[in-house]
Amino acid sequence: MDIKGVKLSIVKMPLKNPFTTHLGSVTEREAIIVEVEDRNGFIGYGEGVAFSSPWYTEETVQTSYHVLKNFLIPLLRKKGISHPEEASLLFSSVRRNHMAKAALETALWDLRAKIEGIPLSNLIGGTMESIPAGVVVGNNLPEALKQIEGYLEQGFKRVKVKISPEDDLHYISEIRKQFPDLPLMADANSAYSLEDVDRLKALDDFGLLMIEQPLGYDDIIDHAKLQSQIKTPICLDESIVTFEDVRKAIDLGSCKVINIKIGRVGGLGEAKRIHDYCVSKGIPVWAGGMIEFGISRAHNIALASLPGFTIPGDISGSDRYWEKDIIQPEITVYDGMIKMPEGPGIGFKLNTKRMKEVTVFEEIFEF
Ligand SMILES: O=C(O)CCC(=O)c1ccccc1C(=O)O
Ligand SMILES: [Mg+2]
Repeated sequence: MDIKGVKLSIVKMPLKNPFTTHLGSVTEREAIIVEVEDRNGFIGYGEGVAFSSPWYTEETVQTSYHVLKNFLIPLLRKKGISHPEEASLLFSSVRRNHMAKAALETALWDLRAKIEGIPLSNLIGGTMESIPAGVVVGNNLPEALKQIEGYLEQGFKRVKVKISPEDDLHYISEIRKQFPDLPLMADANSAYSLEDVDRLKALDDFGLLMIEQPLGYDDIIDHAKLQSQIKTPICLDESIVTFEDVRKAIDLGSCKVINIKIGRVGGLGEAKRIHDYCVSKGIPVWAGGMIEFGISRAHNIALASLPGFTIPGDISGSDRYWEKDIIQPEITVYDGMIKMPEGPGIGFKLNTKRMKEVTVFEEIFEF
């Protein structure tokens, strides 16, 4: 790949409504948009999904920027690659910093697909023509009930709620009363410990599709102990940051489902390896979300076209969080489904007018 340069833009946009977990609220989103251009004028897009503060993982927008600017982009400039599959080896001299790596690596995948003139989903082996949309609702009960009703009218296939010991059994039982057959799952973002096993056992009565990351964000041992005591399948999110984590978690019986986030695992190549391994082990996977803009969503859509993504992910339309997204066309959900885009690469263009409105900083690195 004959790369001419890389452009990094930091964008900032308020959410339509705050997104709240027991860890705090997100009211405004910053992200890094990566553009990698080759000498034939093809441009690949990536999105750095670290948040402004390290509440979900240890990375932030500023640490990602630092790692991209001072380590990853110089490595790419110095050594080059002939296929995005080589990126993870190229970046292996940098420990962790997965969201920074994924931002650049996904841009290289998009660029590669555009050079080949095919959709990114085809390049990675995707087989689905459309994918089911799923959505996450807030934990204010009256609001959540109203939101769920609206999303069901739009055909959404699955709803996720955020729970914590302060806000679980009553909240879930009220939702279940009104929506007895709703495919429902709950995400705890590490709000519990093994001492809460009775509360977590009580959740078994509500027929949840799964409970996501109930225990420590870096734990796979206690999750295995918990899974042996509850019926609800455990899905791991935060604990899975590498292929090796997946192998060990499945081996220990720490989970029955895995949430794959491209940023959390360091790129599309690693995400695909994890997918392939989970398929071989009979572990269903789904695509997680990061309250992201359209570029990252588009990469998630391509990823979720792989055959092992048998559970609707946290993939909703651009209008879930944004007044106006940075891509065109925007991502839309029709009858609960998102159609695979047909153009080359991620199949969405940057909306340059919107980018101008929301960019707070940009820098170009010539090769
Ligand atoms: O709608 C989305 O983008 C996903 C929402 C979500 O649950 C989430 C959002 C930000 C950080 C972590 C998580 C999570 O899956 O734990
Ligand atoms: Mg989660």
